[in-house]
Amino acid sequence: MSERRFRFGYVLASKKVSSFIQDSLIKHAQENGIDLVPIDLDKPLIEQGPFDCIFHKLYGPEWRKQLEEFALQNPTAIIVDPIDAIEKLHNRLTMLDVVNELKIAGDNETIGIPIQIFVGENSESLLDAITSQGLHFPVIAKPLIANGSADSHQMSLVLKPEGLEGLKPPIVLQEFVNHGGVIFKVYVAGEHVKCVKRRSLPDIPEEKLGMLENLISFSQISNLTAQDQNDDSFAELIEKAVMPPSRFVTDVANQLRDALKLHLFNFDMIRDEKVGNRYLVIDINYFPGYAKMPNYETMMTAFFLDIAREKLNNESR
Ligand SMILES: O=P(O)(O)O[C@@H]1[C@@H](OP(=O)(O)O)[C@H](OP(=O)(O)O)[C@H](O)[C@H](OP(=O)(O)O)[C@H]1OP(=O)(O)O
Ligand SMILES: Nc1ncnc2c1ncn2[C@@H]1O[C@H](COP(=O)(O)OP(=O)(O)O)[C@@H](O)[C@H]1O
Ligand SMILES: [Mg+2]
Ligand SMILES: [Mg+2]
Repeated sequence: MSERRFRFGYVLASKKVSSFIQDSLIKHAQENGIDLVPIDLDKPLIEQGPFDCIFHKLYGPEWRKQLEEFALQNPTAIIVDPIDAIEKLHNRLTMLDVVNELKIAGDNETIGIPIQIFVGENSESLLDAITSQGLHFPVIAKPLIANGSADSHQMSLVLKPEGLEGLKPPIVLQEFVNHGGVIFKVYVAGEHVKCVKRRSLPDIPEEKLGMLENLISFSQISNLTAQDQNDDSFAELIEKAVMPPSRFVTDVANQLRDALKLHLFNFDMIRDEKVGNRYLVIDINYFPGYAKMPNYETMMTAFFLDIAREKLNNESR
């Protein structure tokens, strides 16, 4: 593979281009035989090739049509990832379905999701639904649609039944699980997996519930600015949190990758404070902010090389 060069076309929002397509990534990939080429959406895709691989975070009927046409004419090229598979992550209710199918063999750890229910525009008697499903306060209200818009990240922590009045369906109501104020974000790029710790919402002790407001709104808590993250008490909390066993993380990541049929995603995982070896997946994101990981160029280039090998295999079939 040493003298062969590979052309990887990409389509990403301009914000994502600035964060992900850094000079350091372009250079590292180039040194390993991979040329990263921006695709111009104002021209037909088919005229911009050849591409060995196309990676993208874009949806909509026009782009779907272009990709389908390209795939038909270039059957050995690799599309990372199929739009249908990506779109399954746009619904917060169904995005976590696959987690219940995972079979984690082994020691002590278990994986699952928090209890959750769907609340539509015409849902009546929310409180009855909550009680019948065994949901306990506090709960988190999440917009049903997770399509990357600012609104889709707007969450509410509902601490008491009175707080339900302020919600705007369609939403998913998910039980809030105390987890020590730290989440584990697991970044997956094909077979490459990296787990990092991030700040989360603090635990809510049962005896404090009565003293709090009915409803608290928040957005992208794990993504706070570097300054916020440097806050001493949070830094200490994160530092002290014990990582989940890496064998367990890799097993969950590999099985999720196969079940979702996606190469590029991350998932947010929390550890139940009450049952210390029980982990819950609460969110899965397509093409997340890989550049936040130190040395992301190495992991991404290793992934690109795996795809290049797969492309060569396709050609020789
Ligand atoms: O921009 P970044 O680097 O913060 O990445 C966002 C992700 O942050 P993370 O890497 O998990 O810390 C972010 O993850 P969270 O939902 O915050 O867990 C999303 O993946 C977000 O994409 P979208 O807005 O849902 O389409 C990602 O945003 P886009 O870059 O895709 O707009
Ligand atoms: N069930 C839950 N229990 C406790 N904390 C949660 C739960 N769900 C979400 N959170 C907290 O809220 C944050 C945002 O929720 P998430 O589903 O990850 O939405 P987003 O897609 O905007 O990242 C999480 O990073 C975590 O800190
Ligand atoms: Mg999240
Ligand atoms: Mg998300």
